[in-house]
Amino acid sequence: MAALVLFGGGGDLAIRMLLPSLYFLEHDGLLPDGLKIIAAARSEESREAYLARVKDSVIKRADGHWSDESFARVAERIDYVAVDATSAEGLSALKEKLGDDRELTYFLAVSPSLYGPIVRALKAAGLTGPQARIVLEKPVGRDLESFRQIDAEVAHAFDERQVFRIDHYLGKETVQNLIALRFGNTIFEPLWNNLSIDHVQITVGETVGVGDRWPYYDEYGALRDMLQNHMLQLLCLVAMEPPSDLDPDSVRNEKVKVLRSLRPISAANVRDVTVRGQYVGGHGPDGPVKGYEEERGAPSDIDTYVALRADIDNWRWAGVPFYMRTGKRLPEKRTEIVIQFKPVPHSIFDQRGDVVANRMVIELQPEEDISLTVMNKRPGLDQRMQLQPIRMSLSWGVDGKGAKPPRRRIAYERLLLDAMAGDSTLFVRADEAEKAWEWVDGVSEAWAEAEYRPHIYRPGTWGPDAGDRLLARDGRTWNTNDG
Ligand SMILES: NC(=O)C1=CN([C@@H]2O[C@H](COP(=O)(O)OP(=O)(O)OC[C@H]3O[C@@H](n4cnc5c(N)ncnc54)[C@H](OP(=O)(O)O)[C@@H]3O)[C@@H](O)[C@H]2O)C=CC1
Ligand SMILES: O=C1O[C@H](COP(=O)(O)O)[C@@H](O)[C@H](O)[C@H]1O
Repeated sequence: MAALVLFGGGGDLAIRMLLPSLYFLEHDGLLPDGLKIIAAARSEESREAYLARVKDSVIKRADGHWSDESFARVAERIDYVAVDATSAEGLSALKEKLGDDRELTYFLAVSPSLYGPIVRALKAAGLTGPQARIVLEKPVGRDLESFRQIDAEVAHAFDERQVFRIDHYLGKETVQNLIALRFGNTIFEPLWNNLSIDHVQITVGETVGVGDRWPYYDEYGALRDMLQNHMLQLLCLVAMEPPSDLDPDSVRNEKVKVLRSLRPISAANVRDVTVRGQYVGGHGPDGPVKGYEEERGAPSDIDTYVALRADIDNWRWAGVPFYMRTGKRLPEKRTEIVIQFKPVPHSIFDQRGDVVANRMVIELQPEEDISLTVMNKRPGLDQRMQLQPIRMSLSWGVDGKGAKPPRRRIAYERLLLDAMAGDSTLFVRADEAEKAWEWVDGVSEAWAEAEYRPHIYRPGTWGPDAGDRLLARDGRTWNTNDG
C-alpha cells in the first residue's frame, strides 16, 4: 500500500497548502486508491483536533468547491501522529502506523536544518528502501556549501531518482503553459532571441510582510528565499533551448546550461547591477504596518527586496538583460514575466511615438494569463492613420465561446501527484540547485565585500528608488501594466 507522510504536518505550509491540495485531488478523484496520508509533527494533537484544523483551512480555500462527501473521503485517509522525526526512536509511532507499507513518499515540510537529521533517522529506523521517495521543500540549504552537506546526507539514504526538490512555482499552471507556448507553437521560436527581444523582466511582488516568519527569513532574505529558486527557475524556462523531449533529464539538462551561462556578479559591479532593500513602517492597504526591524525586534541587514540585472552569456541571449525584482510589502501581489520586444527599426507613421514595441506578458498572479500587445489601427476616418496598442489575451475561455475557466489549482496539487508517481520533470535536480546557489553566493559575497547595506523603502511602494534606477541606467522602465 502507498502512504504519504507529511513531516511538519501541523505547520503553516502543510495546513495552508498541502492538505487543501490533497482535498482537491480527492474531490477530483485523482488520489491513488488506498493512499494513506499521515501527518507527523512533535506536538501532541488528537486526530479529531487535527482534522478540524484541516477542515477550517480547506473551507477557506474551497471557494465554491466544498463538498462534505469529498472532505469525508479525504479525512478517512488522514491520520496524525506525534513524533520527533530527528531520531529513530522518535519515529517508532510512525513506523507502527506504516506497518508493511513500502510505497512511501515523505514530504519534508519542516525547517531545512532538519532535513539531514530526519533522513538519518528514517534510515536508522529502516524506513527507507528502493520504493521510498523524499520531497524536500525549498530552500535546500542557505548557500552552496550547506546545500552540498544536506545533499550528501540525503544521498546516504536515497538515490537521486528518489529525491524530489520542490519548487512550487514549477507547479503553477502558467509556468507549464510557458513550456506549451514556447515549444507547442512555431511562431514564437524565430523571435525568441537577441535579434527580436530587447529585454526580459521578472517581477514577484508581495503585499505581505515577513511577520512571524522572521527567524527563518532573517537568515535568508529575498535573495535566498525567492530569487535563488522560484525566480531563477522562471528565468531558466524563458531562456532554455528546446529540449529534445519532456523527459525530466532533457528539460533539466537545458535549465542547467542556462544557469551555467549566467554572468557572475562581483564586488566591482554589484552596486550597478543589483539593488537591496528593506521595508520600514508606514501605511499598508489595511492600515499601519510595522517595519521589518520592528517585526524582528532588532536591527537587521537582511534584504526584504532585491532587484538585479542578470546577463546570460550565450549566443541566443547575448546583450539581452533579464531584470528581476521581488519584495515584501509592495503595492500588489503580482507575479509576471515580461518579454519586451524591440521597437520597429523604422516607423512609417507620422509620429514615431505612435508605435509601441510589442510586449508579451506572462502573468502568474493575481490572474493566470499570457497576453501579447500588438499595434493596430484605431477605427475612424482620420487623415493621419492613428495607431493603438491592443492587448490580445490567451486566457482560458477567452476564445469567444465563453467557456468557464477551470478551477485555479494550487501548485502543490500537480507536484504532489507527480512526486507520488515518481515523475521528476517539474522538480529541481541537484546540479541545477548547485549552479543556482553558486551564482547567488557570488551575489551575496559581492554584497558583503562591497559592504552594500539595503536601501530602505516605504510599504506600498515598488521598493527603493534604486530599483527604478537599475533600469533607467539602461534607458528602460519596469512594466506598470497600465497600457
Ligand atoms: N509556509 C510557506 O508558505 C512556505 C514554506 N516553505 C518551506 O516549507 C518548510 C516548512 O515551512 P512552514 O510550514 O512555514 O514552517 P512551520 O514552522 O509552520 O512548520 C514546521 C513544522 O515542523 C514541525 N516540526 C518541527 N520540528 C520537528 C521534529 N523534530 N519532528 C517532527 N516535526 C517537527 C512543526 O511542528 P511541531 O513544533 O509540533 O513539531 C511544524 O509542524 C520550510 O522549509 C519552508 O522554507 C516553502 C514555501 C512556502
Ligand atoms: O516560497 C515562498 O513563496 C511565497 C510566495 O509564493 P506565491 O506562490 O504566493 O507567490 C513567499 O511568500 C515565501 O516568502 C517564500 O518562502
